[in-house]
Amino acid sequence: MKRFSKYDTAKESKSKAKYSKLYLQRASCVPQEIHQNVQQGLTVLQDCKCFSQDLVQIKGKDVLTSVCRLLIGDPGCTYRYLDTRLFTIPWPSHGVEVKYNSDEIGKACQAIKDLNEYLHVEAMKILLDRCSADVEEIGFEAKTATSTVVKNSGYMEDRTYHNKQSNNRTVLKDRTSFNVALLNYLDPSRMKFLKEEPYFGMGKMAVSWHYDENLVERSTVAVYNYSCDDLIPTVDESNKMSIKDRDPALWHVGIKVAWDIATPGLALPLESGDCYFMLDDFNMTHQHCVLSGIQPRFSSTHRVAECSSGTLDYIFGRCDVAMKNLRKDPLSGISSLVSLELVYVRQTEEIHNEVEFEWLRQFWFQGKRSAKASNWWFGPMILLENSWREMEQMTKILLSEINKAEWPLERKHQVVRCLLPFLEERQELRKSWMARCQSRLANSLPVDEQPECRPYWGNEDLDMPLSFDLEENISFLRNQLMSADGDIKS
Ligand SMILES: O=C(O)CCC(=O)C(=O)O
Ligand SMILES: [Fe+2]
Repeated sequence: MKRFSKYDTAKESKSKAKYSKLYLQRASCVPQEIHQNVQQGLTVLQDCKCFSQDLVQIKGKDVLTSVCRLLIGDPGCTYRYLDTRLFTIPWPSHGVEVKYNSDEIGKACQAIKDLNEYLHVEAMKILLDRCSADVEEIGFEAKTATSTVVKNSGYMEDRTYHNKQSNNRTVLKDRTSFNVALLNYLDPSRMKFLKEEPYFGMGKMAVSWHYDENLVERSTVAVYNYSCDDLIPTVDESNKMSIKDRDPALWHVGIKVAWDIATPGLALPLESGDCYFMLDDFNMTHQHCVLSGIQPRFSSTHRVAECSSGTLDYIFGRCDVAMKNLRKDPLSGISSLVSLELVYVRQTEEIHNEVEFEWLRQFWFQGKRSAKASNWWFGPMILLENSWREMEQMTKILLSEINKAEWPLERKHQVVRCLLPFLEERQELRKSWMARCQSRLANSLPVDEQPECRPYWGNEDLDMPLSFDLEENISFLRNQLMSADGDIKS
């Protein structure tokens, strides 16, 4: 018995209904110019070695993705998945200067941006089309059910209808305004160990079953598929035997209903240039995977990343907030804290951890890989590191304030209890990032992609306000809480 159906054989209406929010657009409907520029762009990016495997975390374990990836998108935007923050290579944008390592790379980024715009327009059309079909259906039902409704209220109804339509349009526009494109590349002939699809016997997977993370709710994901057909190697017989329901030479996207392996999955065959759209809540109700064909294959996956805390503007804004509590005497140059109120202490220490672990360590963990396309991110990273160093100074000032004797005990305990968890978290996270940077997998990466444990400094580095290892500061704080009078000094 078949455990899954090919998309084009899924004729039963039940199956169709379950997958109705998956939309396929065949290559022949996509403008030739898009194919040409995108395919050339992807090849250039691959030739320039801009793609790399991500060293992500799954259930606390380090895992190297089978596919090589590259994020292109709005300048300063990031996309977070599997505990990894990817940083966009900016596509050309008004008012932002981007120096690409070559004109070819710049052209490739422009091609991805043009594809992005095309997919946005197409996604809007598909969704609006469906909306009006729904409205017609509902309108028809309403008319037949309530044929005696008041007749002279037509004007109001019309206005409400138009308002609703334009609200609807705005909502749909937001949910299809892709701000990032996550590009994938895999050459199966160079990747011998691909996992078998476990539930339906669909064969080798390039990407395992998953939901896409970090997206604006109900936003569309649009995917362009480019499989390089010019190279057609012979099919490995053993592989051919293992999958009866799909052509093992072709790439497919696999689809299943979430939390359900009883409903047959779907393997949708993709030809070069085909696009597919995961519409509305599809990504919440379904999982997808990528089933490997035999040729090398690229995909460009366009998403609306939920980036309320994921842009450079955001994190610079946070640093500014933290910095408001730092005062420097213009004459002596001595720094002090403006306020020792708990809200300010908490805010500063929280921002300190955020900039260190969500930005600096995430970025340097990926080595210098972003520099293969452009050195755009290095400037902002230096600025963030400078702000972070000021925050190290702020923590140091706070610790020395706590060390002063003149505090009422209860007040001192309050501040200590406020600060301690942030330092404990910082210590733990520094240890785990350090371990990740030194892992066997990390060391197996090409030299220019190897993780850098940054910021890192030795005790002899007198420029740094505090040491990298916070053990002593943490014991000092714990002792403060244990001592009856609160002012024991070691
Ligand atoms: O390559 C594809 O078709 C989809 C890839 C995917 O699911 C992903 O990158 O999240
Ligand atoms: Fe995905």
